[in-house]
Amino acid sequence: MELIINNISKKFKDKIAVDKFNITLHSGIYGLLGPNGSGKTTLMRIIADVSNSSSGDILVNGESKNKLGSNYRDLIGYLPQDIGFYRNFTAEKFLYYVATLKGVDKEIEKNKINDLLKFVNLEEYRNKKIRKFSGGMKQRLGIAQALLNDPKILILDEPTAGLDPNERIRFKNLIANLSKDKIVILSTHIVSDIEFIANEIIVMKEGKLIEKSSLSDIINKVRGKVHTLRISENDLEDIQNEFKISSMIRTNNEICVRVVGDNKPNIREVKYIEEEPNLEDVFLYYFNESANN
Ligand SMILES: Nc1ncnc2c1ncn2[C@@H]1O[C@H](COP(=O)(O)OP(=O)(O)OP(=O)(O)O)[C@@H](O)[C@H]1O
Repeated sequence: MELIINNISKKFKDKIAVDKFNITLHSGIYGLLGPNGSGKTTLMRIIADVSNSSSGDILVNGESKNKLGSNYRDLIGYLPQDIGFYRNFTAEKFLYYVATLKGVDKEIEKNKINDLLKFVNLEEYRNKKIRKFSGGMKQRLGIAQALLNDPKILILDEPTAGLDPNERIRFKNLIANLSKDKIVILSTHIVSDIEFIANEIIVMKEGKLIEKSSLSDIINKVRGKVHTLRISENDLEDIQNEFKISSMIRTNNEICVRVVGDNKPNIREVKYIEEEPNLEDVFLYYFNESANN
């Protein structure tokens, strides 16, 4: 399976939300990373075919989305950021409802729904009303509905937003267990959520693709640029002017800072230690802001 996003742009009046975006994806789990407003949702809505691009094309195995028509839709599973559940439906009823909308074959519908309820660990809650579900249960139901048509391209927009730590772990395991022949695109601005599940990271800024690499390659980009050092309050301003600060711990008379920047910290006699970089550091390096803002 090959998905080509070919020069996609999206304009809203005078705002360019997606700007000549080009990427080729094969089966695997891709983490789409970018700060708020960078165009992730807009791009995902275009790939999910719920919104049109202003220009450009999408090709699956060489065939244009426009030519494929409803066959393209059959390839797509989509969990939008703001999925509207019918709160008074049970989980099972909701899945039957979506299965009907998606035109899932009646012969396989029942088995499919049973399998999916098992897969997302909601079997014992199948008859519970959605309004009584936790955020994590709703997200898992959201994934189940996205998988109903056995999509080859699964698009999950901020699927971990609002989940507690236990729900996050469950969610990560769920994604990791998805069959390997799918293209899974998962957006977030919470770096730690994709650090352990995505094979490839796609970084988006102001509508543009600025990086597509494996996790280790992208982390290597900031190798040698991350340091910790202990400074006095007086030195803090100099450090802040030259570096992006990823963490700061104050003790009685000193501050331990973790900094990211192109240069080695050069503050008088202060010793610094080079640190093993992580994806948070990458985010800070590219966006000049903390990942979890
Ligand atoms: N319907 C719209 N009309 C006008 N501007 C829009 C519309 N949808 C999105 N935008 C603008 O396009 C830009 C990209 O928005 P988008 O929601 O795609 O970003 P995002 O990366 O998904 O952000 P978030 O993480 O906050 O969801 C933003 O500046 C946003 O204000």
